[in-house]
Amino acid sequence: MKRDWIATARTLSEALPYLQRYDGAIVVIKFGGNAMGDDEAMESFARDIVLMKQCRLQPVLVHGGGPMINTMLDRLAIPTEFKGGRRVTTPDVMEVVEMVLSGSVNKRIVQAINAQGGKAVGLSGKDANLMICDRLPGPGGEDIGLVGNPKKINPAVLKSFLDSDFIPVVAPLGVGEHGETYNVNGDTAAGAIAAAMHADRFLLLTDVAGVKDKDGDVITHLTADHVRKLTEDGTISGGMIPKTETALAALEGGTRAVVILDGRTPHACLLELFTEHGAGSLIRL
Ligand SMILES: Nc1ncnc2c1ncn2[C@@H]1O[C@H](COP(=O)(O)OP(=O)(O)O)[C@@H](O)[C@H]1O
Ligand SMILES: CC(=O)N[C@@H](CCC(=O)OP(=O)(O)O)C(=O)O
Repeated sequence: MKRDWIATARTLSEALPYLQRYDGAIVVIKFGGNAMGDDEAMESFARDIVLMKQCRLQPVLVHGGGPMINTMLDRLAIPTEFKGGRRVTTPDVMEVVEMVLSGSVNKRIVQAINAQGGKAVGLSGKDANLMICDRLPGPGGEDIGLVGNPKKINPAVLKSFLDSDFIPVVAPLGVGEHGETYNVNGDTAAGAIAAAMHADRFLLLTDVAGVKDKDGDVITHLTADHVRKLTEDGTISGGMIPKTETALAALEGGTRAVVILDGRTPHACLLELFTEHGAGSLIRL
């Protein structure tokens, strides 16, 4: 099956003449820690983002950085654990999470984009009250600390950056009603932003080629009902469950389509957006 919006070409070079058609399309991209790779991969990713911007698409990046947080916690000998896919976030852990996400990870991405001629601006969900959160309990209702559940997104700051030709790069931190800082799962944060922005596409970059069927083949097109069935019968499991749940929530919130794809594939985003065959699993309601 073919992609149906900007999918007019069989190859990337064939697609170039068509690019200007997609003037203004908002593409929210979740760039996870496992998808980031080495400096060369980061440079290639940054070049693709700048190209998208030059083609008048409007990329909004929301990044993760779980592995980088783990490394820093390890260096500081602070123990860490996950419950239901969320990091139990004590005040000590929160300090490190903010330092790593808003500091080194965010600035590495901003720097990589700017080195390719883009105008990236780094911010977190705390800036301009972008992501207001309340506290997310653990899977059994237990306390898992300062983990945020986005309850209100104020996308005005992102829109003003897009209007001024900047590329926003968002670290997944949130702010509580009383000014407290929350640690938000990167997928969750990106999904909430994609919904609030009514994104044309929400690309979830991960470390598998897409949602796979029982035989291990990537399913290129999925509906929300199909996703629910695959989850019920156990085909979708583990880390893919929160990812597809995030995808469905983003669709229900107003995103046009979500794609789960392998961020380590060179030019993954461009292949998905600008070729007929796409590059992962496209999910619609
Ligand atoms: N049906 C499925 N299709 C693809 N991956 C699946 C499926 N079910 C479970 N998974 C697992 O989900 C993982 C992706 O989730 P996760 O590791 O949390 O990604 P990330 O670190 O990018 O957030 C895959 O590496 C794979 O092991
Ligand atoms: C609450 C929670 O778990 N937050 C995540 C935030 C980073 C993240 O989501 O990073 P990846 O996308 O690279 O996994 C964490 O502390 O690891």
